[in-house]
Amino acid sequence: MPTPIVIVSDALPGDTVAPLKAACDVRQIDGRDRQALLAALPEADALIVRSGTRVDAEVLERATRLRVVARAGVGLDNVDTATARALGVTVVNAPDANSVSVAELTVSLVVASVRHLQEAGRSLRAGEWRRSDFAGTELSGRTAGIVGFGRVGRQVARRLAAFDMRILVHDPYADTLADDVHATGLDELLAAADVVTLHLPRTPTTTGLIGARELRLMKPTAHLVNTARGGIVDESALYRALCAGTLAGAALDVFATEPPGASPLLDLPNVVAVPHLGASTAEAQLRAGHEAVRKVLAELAPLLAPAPTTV
Ligand SMILES: NC(=O)C1=CN([C@@H]2O[C@H](COP(=O)(O)OP(=O)(O)OC[C@H]3O[C@@H](n4cnc5c(N)ncnc54)[C@H](O)[C@@H]3O)[C@@H](O)[C@H]2O)C=CC1
Ligand SMILES: O=C(O)CCC(=O)C(=O)O
Repeated sequence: MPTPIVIVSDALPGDTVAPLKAACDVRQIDGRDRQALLAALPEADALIVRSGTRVDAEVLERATRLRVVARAGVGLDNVDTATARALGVTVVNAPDANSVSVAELTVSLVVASVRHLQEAGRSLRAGEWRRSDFAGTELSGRTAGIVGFGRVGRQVARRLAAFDMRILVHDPYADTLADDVHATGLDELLAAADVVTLHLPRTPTTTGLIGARELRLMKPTAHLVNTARGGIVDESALYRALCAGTLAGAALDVFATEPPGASPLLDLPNVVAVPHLGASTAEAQLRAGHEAVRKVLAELAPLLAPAPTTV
């Protein structure tokens, strides 16, 4: 039986790939290098990605032997799941692997935004001492609006509640809510919240969900945090709102295009920006890598030689 070939096209912790290497021919490539990706795929039985590899119809059609695409993480917006389904390719992810890490980063970004931490740090490093310019606001007693109350949203709610914030939630599909959160419509949430934080997937329906109209509903003193996906927020409208002072600040982990290049948002002092670090903790990466590898090995089981038995 030929050894199955697994392409790993984004970085995974070495330990997590070890069981795969014991059973398969593992080939590591850079999924952002389109030509390398397309060249590697015709032989592949499995493909493991994070967010750096775009698994679109061209990729899937090129991979004629492919049985499974594994996303070592949550968001499947970089995988054309409809084409995969049509071609009989299984798509798996690691839905619980990084929720806590994303929630912890989200809370860090909330605090960084309301206390101007990134700009204050930049100013200090430039030799300045502008303490009065960086006076912030407390979170205690204020209102957080959580859009998307799934795995990450729920973890964020618990943590912001510990800051004594009132928690509003908008999620049309959530069947259960925690006792101390209040469900509301999106417009009402945007109008009432001092901090709005996004925790929903990017889909054709949610792309542009937070546009110029929605930003106008927010208080001029409010902050918007996005650790979900770029594109859910209209970046041009966000830039205009931040420049006009109709929104106090934004904290962004994700961008419509990644890397965002020379996005004008990065030049604004009232924007905290980090390079898609939500899941970038040792713990989350290990959990996601192990889960992706376990699921790939399960899908490839019919192709794997039985392990030798010991007597
Ligand atoms: N920054 C990062 O590194 C990471 C970002 N993410 C992003 O965070 C998103 C959320 O992750 P999870 O909480 O694990 O997903 P989840 O699937 O557990 O929860 C998503 C929630 O969004 C809700 N939702 C869907 N459409 C909505 C809409 N129009 N309005 C309000 N709510 C809506 C769903 O009902 C669901 O409850 C992922 O889809 C992914 O894009 C996830 C992990 C890491
Ligand atoms: O794995 C990554 O590169 C980022 C994590 C992420 O965005 C996700 O799991 O949806």
